[in-house]
Amino acid sequence: MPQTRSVLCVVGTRPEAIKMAPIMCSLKEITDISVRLLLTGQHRDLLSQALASFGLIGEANLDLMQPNQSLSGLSARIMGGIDSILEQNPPAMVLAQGDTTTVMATAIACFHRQIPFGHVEAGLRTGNLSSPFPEEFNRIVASHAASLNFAPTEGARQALLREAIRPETIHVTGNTVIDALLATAAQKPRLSLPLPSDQRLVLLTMHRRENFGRPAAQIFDAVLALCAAFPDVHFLYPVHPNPNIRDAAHGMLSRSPQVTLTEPLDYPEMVAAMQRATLVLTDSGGLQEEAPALGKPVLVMRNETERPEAVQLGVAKLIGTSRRHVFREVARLLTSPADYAAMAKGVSPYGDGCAAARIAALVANSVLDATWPVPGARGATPPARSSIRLPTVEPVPAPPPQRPSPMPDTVHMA
Ligand SMILES: CC(=O)N[C@@H]1[C@@H](OP(=O)(O)OP(=O)(O)OC[C@H]2O[C@@H](n3ccc(=O)[nH]c3=O)[C@H](O)[C@@H]2O)O[C@H](CO)[C@@H](O)[C@@H]1O
Repeated sequence: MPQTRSVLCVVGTRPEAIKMAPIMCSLKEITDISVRLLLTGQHRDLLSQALASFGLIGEANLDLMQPNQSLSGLSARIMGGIDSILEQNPPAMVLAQGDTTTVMATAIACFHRQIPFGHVEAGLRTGNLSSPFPEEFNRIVASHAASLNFAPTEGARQALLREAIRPETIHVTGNTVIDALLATAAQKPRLSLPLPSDQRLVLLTMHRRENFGRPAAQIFDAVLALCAAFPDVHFLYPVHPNPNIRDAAHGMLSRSPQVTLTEPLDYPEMVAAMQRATLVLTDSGGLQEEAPALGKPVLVMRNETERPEAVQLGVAKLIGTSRRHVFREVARLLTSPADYAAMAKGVSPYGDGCAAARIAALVANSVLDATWPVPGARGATPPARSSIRLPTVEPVPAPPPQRPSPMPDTVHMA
């Protein structure tokens, strides 16, 4: 009789929840595995909203955020909190997604306890430790600690190989955000906001630390200039709660009748917004992956990206953050049908909606010592589209209280 083995998924922020949800769903279909969900609460409100969108309940929440805490303080608290859980109820494997301090601290805690760690979305790199900071460093630590690296693309696999990560740990699976997106889009989500139906919609998001201050002011200035030049265009901007962005956004944009500023949207509403939009203007990683899959051009307000595939395919473009560039590139897509059509191809380099099924099979093979075929791998039957049905989550006991050189496949802006 096979023994049930547990897999602990650790999640700290909104995108981690969105990208982990399909994996939890797929794992739950494997009866010999029990799925546990631990929250670190790194982004408290946004995390709760994203979990609710997928019907996930974190049974234990380390809730470690404190005002003005240092990165080292946060790392130490996360590591201590997770270590207690690993000690009390050791899982067969731990999974974490992305590049936050949650992921880095989880990877180190697993390494110290010699518990297998699987890194979801492995191999994203800018090649610049200062940008994104501290995420680029977090990614490198996670890759080295992982016994399974789930690379979303072949480019990510190559980036891991260049760092001498053992090839047998690396599996190209696609990105689970495409699973979440396609499953959510299939449910035909509605946009409940009152938006003018006779205007073209530009979906705007911005949250990155590098864009606080002057870049944000330049971008908002460009938005106002675009509103003046294109009276038939409306901007929808779900504003990130970080006060560095929120205050500037409301201060500069709230008086324009062509801009709708909202609280962050829940995921189905966000998918509906992407579907309704003519184009997406963003500095988000997730939106760079999602919008091309819906056939929407993405203008990326950064100078470099660790997601070069969409840029190389021509469905995303790095435009920097200057007022002049943002205005010019948005105006080009609004006025030139040929330029628009060249970007609105409806192709995604980030997956086919089956990444979670592949990851679940690889995890099962590892923790159950099985050799099941990995869906979609050479010779295996391609899986059905992943389902949005989500697992019942097993409670995780709360821990005791704590005392108080650019790479060849990295794209840079020309
Ligand atoms: C340094 C860096 O590159 N880090 C990235 C960053 O991820 P990001 O840039 O993708 O983060 P966001 O833009 O906040 O989230 C995006 C998701 O949220 C949905 N969304 C958005 C607005 C809204 O109102 N409602 C929503 O539902 C949206 O559709 C999408 O799925 O952190 C992750 C680890 O936390 C990393 O792994 C990831 O590399």
